[in-house]
Amino acid sequence: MTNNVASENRNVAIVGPYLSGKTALLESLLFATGTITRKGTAKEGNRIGDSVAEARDRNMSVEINAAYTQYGGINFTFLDCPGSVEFAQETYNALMGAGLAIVVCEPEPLRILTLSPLFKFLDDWEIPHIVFINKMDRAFSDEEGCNLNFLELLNALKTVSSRPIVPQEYPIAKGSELIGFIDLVTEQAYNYHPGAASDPVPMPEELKDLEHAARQEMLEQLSNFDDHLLEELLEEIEPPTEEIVKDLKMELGADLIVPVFFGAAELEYGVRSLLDALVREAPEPSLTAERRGLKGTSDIPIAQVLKTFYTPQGGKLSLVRVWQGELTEGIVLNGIRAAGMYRLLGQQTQGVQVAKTGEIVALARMEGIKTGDTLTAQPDRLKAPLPKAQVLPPVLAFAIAPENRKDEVKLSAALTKMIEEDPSLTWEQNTDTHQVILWGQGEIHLKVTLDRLRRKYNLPIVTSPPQIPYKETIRSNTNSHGRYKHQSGGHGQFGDVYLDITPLPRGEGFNFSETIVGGAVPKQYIPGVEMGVREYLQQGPLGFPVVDVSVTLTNGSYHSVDSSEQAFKQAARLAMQTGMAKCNPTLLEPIVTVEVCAPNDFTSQLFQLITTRRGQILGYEPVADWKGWDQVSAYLPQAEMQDLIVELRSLTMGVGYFNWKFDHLQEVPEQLAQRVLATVADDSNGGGNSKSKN
Ligand SMILES: Nc1nc2c(ncn2[C@@H]2O[C@H](COP(=O)(O)OP(=O)(O)OP(=O)(O)O)[C@@H](O)[C@H]2O)c(=O)[nH]1
Repeated sequence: MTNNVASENRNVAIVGPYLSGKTALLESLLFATGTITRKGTAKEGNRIGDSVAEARDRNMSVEINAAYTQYGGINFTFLDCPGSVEFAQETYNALMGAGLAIVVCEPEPLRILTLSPLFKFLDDWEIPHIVFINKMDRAFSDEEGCNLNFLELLNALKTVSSRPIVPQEYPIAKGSELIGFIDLVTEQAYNYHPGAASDPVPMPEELKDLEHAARQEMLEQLSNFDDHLLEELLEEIEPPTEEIVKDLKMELGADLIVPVFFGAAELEYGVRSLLDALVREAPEPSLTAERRGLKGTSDIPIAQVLKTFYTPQGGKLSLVRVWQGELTEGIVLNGIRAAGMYRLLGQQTQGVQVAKTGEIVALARMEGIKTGDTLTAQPDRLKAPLPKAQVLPPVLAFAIAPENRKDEVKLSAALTKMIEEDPSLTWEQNTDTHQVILWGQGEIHLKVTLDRLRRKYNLPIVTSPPQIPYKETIRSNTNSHGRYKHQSGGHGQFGDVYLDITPLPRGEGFNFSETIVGGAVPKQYIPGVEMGVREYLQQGPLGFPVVDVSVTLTNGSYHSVDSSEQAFKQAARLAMQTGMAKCNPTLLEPIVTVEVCAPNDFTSQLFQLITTRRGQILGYEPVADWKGWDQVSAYLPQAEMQDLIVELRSLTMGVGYFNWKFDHLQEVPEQLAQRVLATVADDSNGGGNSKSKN
């Protein structure tokens, strides 16, 4: 790793859809800056950004990788973020500290829609961003396709960006092959060379008109925010290069425009020109700090945790962005002393004494500190913590258990650490089904979590589908008698009760009362009756917890020697057992409200998705502040929610998502109830248990 000799710092998050080539771009950037002397490949999984075993196994990034390098007198920290929507939380957490984002996408106009959620996040937080269209080596299928495809791509980008799209380069192709580019700022043409810098060449005659039109469009976009440039354009005065660069830098820094670059990361096409643009145009760290409400006038050290790692040896590293002031070795932040401070290059660490504003470094052993936390040397002088990325709602669950039952305590300790690393993961012990439920963002997300439990914490896990927390209730009332009489040796046991059992309206829960007259059941035994009723209701005639029932103790009798609270409890249980079976028991299922969001081209498919899952549409409306997106609200049985996200993503090119929360219980339709009860009976007889090992 290079030493810090440059005086300015920039940090750049590399983001974009799944497999668009972010890790490949990082590898080429590091090669071009001389930080690495040999490039790894995606196939061999030996690139700087492939360092995690779970990522290598799946040929995809599953967490942020930080890489420090220098170029053109600037210290850069790049954050290579995962592209899969299942790891979006990592990306959003990283973006909260980024001064600039490079959005890497593929040259496929039809897939540009997959950028939409990312652009929304960048726009909402006003994070300056540029686009790098990667894999341009395979963008053009024929000679004609070259210009057409590039312009089509730009048009597609315009549909997902609320900021103007401003190309800074124009492609040069020979047949179907991309051979170079024209820099629209300087109007200089270049030929690409795989693995090396591009050569300046004369501008191809046949591209002059197209280049001129593209440049004119770029200048017009810039002039929307610069009156001086507008005057020059109106008077047909050629603006000086410095003025164009100044505008590009200012307008990018203010998040007014989205400049567009392109290339082929694996061949290093366009990588050096991208680096040069970053040196020229990437905003100073103070600009993003100001946007977060930090004025830059104070030098109290303030940093924010973008990621928490637990190393395989159990050590904790908090990746922080320095927002203000500087961090020095051994600094105490939020009352905790950093046990070490490091720059990262994938898995490699390099100790540093000082980290300045804008740098991203890892702090060791910041116990009790979580991802998103704001750290400061003077907590009493911090006006407000920095905003955190919102935590994504859980959408898919596995029921999990350690292969070895004695590891249950170890499992909860490991899960606590993993949730510190990744807030989009949650777990709960369901009080009805007694299962441990692990919630996450999708199947791969959950499987990666299970891999980590096995690898890092030596905790092999068995999984099964989560059980639905069904309940039951009754549809009619009865009066039931229960008598408990038991004689064993000394004095006996005697309790005798009459109970009125009545259904309650949905959502009322449970109610116990008594109308005893003349001490038929003495006062001191009544709590025993209630206890017996409550215990019985934990598992009703259908085998599920009973709700929405009222029980009234109306009469009974006692024995002056043999009666006890315990005997009345047993009598109440007996009365419930015989009475409840006569009350038309019925199965209830949890119904959740879901708010499903997707581009409005898919709205009618969303309706279908919900109704085929026994859902009830409550309405739909455009999503506020998100042009072209709809939100459909519905009631959905929780039993139908289990793989909703899988189908929703496959319907909507991966961009659809939903929020949900429990709403109410509802009777299960008769035929379905029979099937549920048959499955439960089968399970309790040892059949139908679909457990799998991980
Ligand atoms: N043709 C071509 N393929 C590329 C280029 N860059 C990357 N690829 C391929 O695209 C695939 C994905 O590349 P990665 O760099 O792993 O993509 P990524 O965006 O980091 O992936 P995630 O982080 O998992 O979303 C790999 O098979 C690469 O070899 C390129 O410039 N041209």
